[in-house]
Amino acid sequence: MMFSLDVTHRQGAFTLDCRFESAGRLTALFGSSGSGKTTLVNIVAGLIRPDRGRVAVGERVLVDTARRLALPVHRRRIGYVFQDARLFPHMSVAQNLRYGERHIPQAERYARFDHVVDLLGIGHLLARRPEALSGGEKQRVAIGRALLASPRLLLMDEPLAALDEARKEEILPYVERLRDEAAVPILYVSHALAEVSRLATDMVVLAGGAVRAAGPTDAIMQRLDLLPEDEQGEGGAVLDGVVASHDETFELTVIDTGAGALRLPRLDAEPGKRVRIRIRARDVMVATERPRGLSALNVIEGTIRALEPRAGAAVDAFIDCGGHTLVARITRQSERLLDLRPGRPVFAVVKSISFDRGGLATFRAAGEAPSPAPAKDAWIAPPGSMD
Ligand SMILES: Nc1ncnc2c1ncn2[C@@H]1O[C@H](COP(=O)(O)OP(=O)(O)OP(=O)(O)O)[C@@H](O)[C@H]1O
Repeated sequence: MMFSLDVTHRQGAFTLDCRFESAGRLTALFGSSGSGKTTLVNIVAGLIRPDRGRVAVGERVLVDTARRLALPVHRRRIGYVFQDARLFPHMSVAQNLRYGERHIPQAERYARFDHVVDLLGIGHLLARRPEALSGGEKQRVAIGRALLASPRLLLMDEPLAALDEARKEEILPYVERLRDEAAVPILYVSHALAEVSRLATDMVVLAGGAVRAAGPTDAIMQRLDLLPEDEQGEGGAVLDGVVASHDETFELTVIDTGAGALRLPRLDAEPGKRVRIRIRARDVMVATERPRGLSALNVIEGTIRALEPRAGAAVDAFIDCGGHTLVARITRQSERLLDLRPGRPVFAVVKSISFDRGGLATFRAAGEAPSPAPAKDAWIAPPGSMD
């Protein structure tokens, strides 16, 4: 379903002037503090009426200033998940979940209680009060409550920001399931690139109230220059691959990607499972001959496609590896010493250890059956969204 936004809004000295479209299952709104993410989300939710513009989810227009149309908050059918779970403390988990359904006419409910509970793995928590839940469990219940209101759009505003690393790891697989199995489009606000590269099918980079870049995550992640300066070190290639095998002796996993086979620390995923890997540009070295006597396990053949100078000493080398692009951030001096230029065959070298957990995700490509495959009616999907 296409989400489209074209708005201008002034508040004090700040002007938001944004336009983008996304048909992605999970579109990340990414930008540093003060870039306008919250303002934009509030416009979508109906908490701020923009000076000018239009926001629509599919055919459903939420606001259109030219037509003097602005749906009130409760008629927008948007599920909202905040940084803090905001559960009702005096209600059990089950009552909190049911609350989401209450205001939706029976005929318009598409999310079924059992399916949502199963999707989020919260069946064993139903009788508990929020005070007896961990931060990650609370967030899963908050997501469930938002889903049970059968929303047409799910807004998630920094939903993991208040959680520690262990709790984030606990909840990320559920957000991935939500993205893959619940066919409701998700707008996901974050300023953490590791999270965005793992979860987002599409991303929108905001800076100073404007859209700096918008498009598929793998394409945007390669454009380090479009990312906020303090996050450029986190940018690079995002590759989809399949777990080929495990090497138990050395606790490594081999992943087949379109760019070549990669060895990385043992991943808890069955052979055949699809995964997404992020390779940071700063973790990639470039060699003009196949290196020997090197500890790095991943040496991938490719061809320089482009070299783009960046601020200071840096150059980003775009290396075509079997039709997939790896990015290496090197120095201008190395570029000169190695005589790098477009068309030159090279070897991209990646240390196995540089793949951190945050850069790895189990992932199901569009159209691939979920496992175990649920019956069609088990899908959580607004009417018309599965066409
Ligand atoms: N009510 C207001 N009146 C005037 N300026 C405002 C108002 N609300 C926000 N701003 C300004 O608008 C800009 C964008 O704020 P916004 O909260 O949308 O950014 P953000 O990207 O969500 O930041 P953060 O990640 O810190 O939450 C900031 O410069 C902020 O100071």
